[in-house]
Amino acid sequence: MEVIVEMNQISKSFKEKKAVDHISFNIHKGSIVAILGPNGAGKTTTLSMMLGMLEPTQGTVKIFGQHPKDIKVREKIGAMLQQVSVIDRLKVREVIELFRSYYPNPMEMEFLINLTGLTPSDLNRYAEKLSGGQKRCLSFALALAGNPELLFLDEPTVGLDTTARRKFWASIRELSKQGKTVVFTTHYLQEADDAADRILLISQGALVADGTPEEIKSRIVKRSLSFLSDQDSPEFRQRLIALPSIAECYDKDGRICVTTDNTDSVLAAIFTGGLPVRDVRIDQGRLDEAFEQLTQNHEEAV
Ligand SMILES: Nc1ncnc2c1ncn2[C@@H]1O[C@H](COP(=O)(O)OP(=O)(O)OP(=O)(O)O)[C@@H](O)[C@H]1O
Repeated sequence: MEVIVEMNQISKSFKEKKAVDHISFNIHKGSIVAILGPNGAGKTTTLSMMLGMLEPTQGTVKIFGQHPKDIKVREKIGAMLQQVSVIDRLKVREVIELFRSYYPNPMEMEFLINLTGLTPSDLNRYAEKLSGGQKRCLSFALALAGNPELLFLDEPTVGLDTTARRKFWASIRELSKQGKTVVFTTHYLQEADDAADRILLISQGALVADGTPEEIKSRIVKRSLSFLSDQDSPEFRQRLIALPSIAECYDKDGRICVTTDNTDSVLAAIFTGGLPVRDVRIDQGRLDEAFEQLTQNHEEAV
C-alpha cells in the first residue's frame, strides 16, 4: 500500500514545553485516520508539522515522499483549520472559484458543492454573512477546491449541527472511496470510532495507541460476558471461574458477569463444559473507557 505520510521520530518543543515527543507513524493511501486526544495533547501541533506550517525540533516529515512545503505536495493537499477566516466583500461562489483557480486540477464545482452541504442560496451570499456552521462548510469547500489527494482537518465538526455533521462524514467516506486520504483531529471519541478506520491516540505529546477502533478497544478494554443461570450455586461458580481466559466473576443487575480478554474461548468453554447458562450477552467495552484508561495510564507513568 502506498505510503502518503511519513512521520519519523518527530518532536516539537516551544521553549521548554515539549508539545510533541518522538512520534512516528506512516499513513497509507485511502485511509481515514483520527488523531484523538484530550486538550493540549499535541494534535494541532502534529497536524501543523504535516502541513509544513511548523518545523519539527527533531525528526523528519515526508508527505508524498517530499518535504511538506514542496510545491508539488502543496498542490495535492487540502486543509481545514480551526480558525475560519473568510475574505470580505466576496460572495461564497466567488471565494470558491478564486481558490479553485489556484490549483492545476480543481474539483468540479457541482461535485464540490454537493459534498459540502452548501445550498445554491448560500453561494450567492457574502461569505462574511454566513453563520458559524455555514462558514465551516465553506472552509470544507475551500479545502476541497484543489481536488486534493490528502485532506487535513483540524476538529472539522466543531460548530456543526447533527444533520451537517452526518452530511460531512458521509462526504468524507465518499472521498475516501475515491482513494483520497483523510487525517483529522478530534476530542470526540464517538466520532473517531464512527468515522476513522485508524486512530492515533495522543496524550501529552506522545503516541500512546495506534490501531483500528476495535484494536484499541480490545487492547485495553476488558470485554465481559453476562448471562443468567437457573442452577446458580457455589459449585456452578467454581466450575465457571475454573474455565480458561476468565479474569473475574461478579454479579451485576441480577446477571452473572465474567470479564475476559477472549470472549470466544469463554463461550466455547461454557458450551463444551455444558454449564447451565441462558440469555448470554457480550459487552464489547466502550471507546471512551479505553480512551480514559489509556490517557490516565500514560499520565501516571510520566
Ligand atoms: N505556539 C506555541 N507556543 C507555545 N506553546 C504552544 C504553542 N502551540 C502549542 N503549544 C503548547 O503545546 C501543547 C500542545 O498544543 P496543541 O495545540 O498541539 O494541542 P491540541 O491537542 O491540539 O489541543 P486542543 O485539543 O486543545 O486544540 C499545549 O500545551 C500548548 O499549550
